[in-house]
Amino acid sequence: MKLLEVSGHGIPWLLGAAYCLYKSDSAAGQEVLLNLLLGLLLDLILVGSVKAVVRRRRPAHNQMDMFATFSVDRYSFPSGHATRAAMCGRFLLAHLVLAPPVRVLVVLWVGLVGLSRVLLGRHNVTDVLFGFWMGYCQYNLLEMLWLSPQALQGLLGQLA
Ligand SMILES: CC(C)=CCC/C(C)=C/CC/C(C)=C/COP(=O)(O)O
Repeated sequence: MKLLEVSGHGIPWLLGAAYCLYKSDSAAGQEVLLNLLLGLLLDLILVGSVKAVVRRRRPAHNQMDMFATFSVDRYSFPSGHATRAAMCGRFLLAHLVLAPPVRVLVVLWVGLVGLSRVLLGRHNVTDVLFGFWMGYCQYNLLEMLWLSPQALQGLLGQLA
């Protein structure tokens, strides 16, 4: 369960995407990875905002022993792990060429991350279900905001 928690945490995803971006030598790979980073940041902002507004307490039996949390992470609605798993799961299925068994594993991982949030006592079922729905929608939003290579070049040009 703890391993599933780490696998859906924001830090490994952000570091992993940043590292792959650093190592990537193709324009297509860089485009996908930069947009994944954008999605991960968007997820942190949106989940943090909803948590700050709703302020639903985590279940009483939860022990707050998670690593690297923000202050809003004392709140449970929605599950940030569930939003991230749903969004990243859709992202991987859409942008990586994966063999069918691996695609099934991705979907299984999304479901198990959600289940582990409840079994670890971190969340109520509704936090996770809403998180899945929110992550699904966040992926749609990311597709709408998708930064094309031209937009990225313009952005980098302005920064330089
Ligand atoms: C660069 C940067 C701002 C990194 C922050 C990553 C971070 C600390 C994410 C928080 C992940 C987390 C513990 C979310 C809580 O998930 P729940 O499923 O318990 O809502």
